[in-house]
Amino acid sequence: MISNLKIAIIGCGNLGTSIASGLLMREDFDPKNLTLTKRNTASLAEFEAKGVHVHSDNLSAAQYADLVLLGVKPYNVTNILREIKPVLDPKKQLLISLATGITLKEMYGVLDAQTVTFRAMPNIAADIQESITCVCHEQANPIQLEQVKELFDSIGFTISIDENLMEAATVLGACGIAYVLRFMRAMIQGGIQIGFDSVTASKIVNQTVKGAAELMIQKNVHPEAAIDKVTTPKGCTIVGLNEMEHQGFSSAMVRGVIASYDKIAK
Ligand SMILES: NC(=O)C1=CN([C@@H]2O[C@H](COP(=O)(O)OP(=O)(O)OC[C@H]3O[C@@H](n4cnc5c(N)ncnc54)[C@H](O)[C@@H]3O)[C@@H](O)[C@H]2O)C=CC1
Ligand SMILES: O=C(O)[C@@H]1CCC=N1
Repeated sequence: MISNLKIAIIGCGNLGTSIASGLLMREDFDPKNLTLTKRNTASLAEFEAKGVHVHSDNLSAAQYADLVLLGVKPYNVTNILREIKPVLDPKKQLLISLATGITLKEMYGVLDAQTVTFRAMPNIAADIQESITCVCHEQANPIQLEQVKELFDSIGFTISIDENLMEAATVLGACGIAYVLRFMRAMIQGGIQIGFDSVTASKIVNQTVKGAAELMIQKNVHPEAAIDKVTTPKGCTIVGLNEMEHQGFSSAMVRGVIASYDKIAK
């Protein structure tokens, strides 16, 4: 049970705090089982007030944890691994890197070969337990994989993938949340131009996007099948959609996805 495990998030910034908040939403999760580290811990005061251990000592955080999440930027991963390696015991900790583009092979360049290491790619909706998290590993046993899945299932939904898809997962799942938010912002701007104040436009757009996503999740249909139900022949929806496509909507989205991917993939 994840509620019995000690979890450390080393380098607790934007993503780390989202994961921490999501975990703390679990009723069975004891804040004392969570440790967050950061060089300057001032911004983590709200977590400390809830009973979470907050400090800057990566070594002790890693030493006493069962699950060690690395939330630092990719260029800091190697240094952190060197720092915590002396306390990593292959029979105790599972190491989980959240870093974009840092391969297991690169990590094993620093770590002992027996260390059980995962890569995981959640997104900031972990904050409200709505992340999609893709995970991969090389040598975890089924129990260890289950523990990691349980961790990320408690802040959303987890799928296990091959490592060669981790960069694609980063783009679709982690960057993806920003793409959707930019789309929402544009829709709100359109809504304001046709008469709504920004608060009302945001409410309508938020619920519309949530409804569209839930429809896809619950009905398990292709988006175009649902779009067909909206596009009345000669109606206003198809006119709007076609104008968006004339302006390059789908093309811009696909090219954006590929640009993000090219930035990570080596
Ligand atoms: N932000 C996002 O939506 C996502 C980020 N990622 C990955 O997660 C990682 C973190 O991203 P963010 O949270 O956005 O970055 P961030 O910069 O907000 O967080 C990194 C944190 O690490 C801390 N840090 C740096 N050096 C440290 C050290 N020596 N000891 C302890 N703490 C240290 C920084 O103070 C900072 O708070 C990156 O590798 C990124 O690629 C992955 C998926 C989504
Ligand atoms: O933009 C980035 O590099 C990170 C990785 C995925 C989301 N944010």
